[in-house]
Amino acid sequence: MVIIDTKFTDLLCIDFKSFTDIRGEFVKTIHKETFEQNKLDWNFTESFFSKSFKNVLRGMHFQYSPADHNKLVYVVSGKILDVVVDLRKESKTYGEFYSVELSDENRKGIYIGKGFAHGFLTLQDNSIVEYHTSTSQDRQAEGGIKWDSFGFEWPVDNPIMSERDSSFEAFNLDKTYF
Ligand SMILES: Cc1cn([C@H]2C[C@H](O)[C@@H](COP(=O)(O)OP(=O)(O)O[C@H]3O[C@@H](C)C(=O)[C@@H](O)[C@H]3O)O2)c(=O)[nH]c1=O
Repeated sequence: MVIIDTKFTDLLCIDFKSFTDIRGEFVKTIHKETFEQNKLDWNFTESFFSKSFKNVLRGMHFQYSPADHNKLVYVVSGKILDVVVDLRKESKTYGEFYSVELSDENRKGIYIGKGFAHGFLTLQDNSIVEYHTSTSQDRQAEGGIKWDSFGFEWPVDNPIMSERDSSFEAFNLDKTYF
């Protein structure tokens, strides 16, 4: 795997190596030594995946400190537009967003450090998105900002969303999230 910097601190893209043969495909997604060399957390406490129809939007989610976490995200099958927003008040890129397509074709992943909100839009039916997080889910610490409130131009007007996600408050530049 190759780990690629972005202009955001603690936000990295990963090009996974895909091995294909007559049986199918093999992809390694976590390698302690490579993660350590790149100063990434590899010691996750929880893993989960979701499977979604096309035009589903999940997000924008985070957990407040001290339950905030590093998160590794990639697509097992399908295609998504993955989006993160920098919520770290002291960061040079506070309020700025980053997006990348993750798919079973490009085999890219994203490593999201603490202090970002995360969400994605599915571009294909049956998109399976897998996560690994460095702290477990903590209902009391869960936070969110509304998907259409931080300036990102989503390529969809009316995505399929949960009630919770549709009712998050707008991103507020004056608030201190982290
Ligand atoms: C995230 C999560 C959900 N659940 C349950 C609660 C609920 O009944 C069902 C679906 O939960 P949600 O609606 O929160 O799922 P979802 O909206 O897919 O949540 C995910 O969104 C993306 C954008 C992320 O970044 C993830 O970290 C996670 O927050 O699964 C757990 O039991 N444990 C968990 O850790």
